[in-house]
Amino acid sequence: MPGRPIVVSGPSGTGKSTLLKRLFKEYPNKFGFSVSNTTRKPRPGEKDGVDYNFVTVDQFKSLIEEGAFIEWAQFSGNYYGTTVAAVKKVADGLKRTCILDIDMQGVKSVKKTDLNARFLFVAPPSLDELRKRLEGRGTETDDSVKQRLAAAKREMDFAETGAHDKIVVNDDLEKAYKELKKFIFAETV
Ligand SMILES: Nc1ncnc2c1ncn2[C@@H]1O[C@H](COP(=O)(O)OP(=O)(O)OP(=O)(O)O)[C@@H](O)[C@H]1O
Repeated sequence: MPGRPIVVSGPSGTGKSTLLKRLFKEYPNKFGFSVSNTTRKPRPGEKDGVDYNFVTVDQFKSLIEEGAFIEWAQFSGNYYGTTVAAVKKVADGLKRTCILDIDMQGVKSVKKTDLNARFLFVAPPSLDELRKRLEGRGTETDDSVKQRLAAAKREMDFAETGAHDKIVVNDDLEKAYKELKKFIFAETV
């Protein structure tokens, strides 16, 4: 049986994608991400309900009014968002445990739903090491490193309030991956 949804959060650059990629590779059929809703037009080959739930702007706005979203945002003229229903569908339809990779606002929002999720925070060994990883990844400008470090401080303050069920410090990758698996498999067997 699929387990409760698992929310993975933590500062940008802390290693969430690295850890999750490894988990999905090791267990290709056990976990899934929810399908996002978007108002952008499908690109060739994209399937409705698989790549995205393609909706109109009016439909999207109604969903916002209904409080259907865990999080939503607007990028370059299009709306994107994750609904509670899409998360439920991963367990009910796909029979997989849904993993959500979201930020602090998303965590707060999931806590207000009936998803009964479990919360894992991936912390960097230090803010100095986080800066090195963000710079080392080669995907960020100086400005975006600064912004991410400021956001990281807010995320870490939030984690100190005890909002998560488990905090994994991603210092040694092997050790962090073992701890992550231990948390995840504690309830998804
Ligand atoms: N334990 C580790 N030790 C050293 N480097 C690491 C470790 N884990 C991840 N990294 C490196 O740190 C960088 C950031 O990792 P990653 O992209 O997985 O972060 P993220 O938390 O998913 O970030 P974002 O939220 O921006 O997607 C990558 O270059 C990755 O290879």
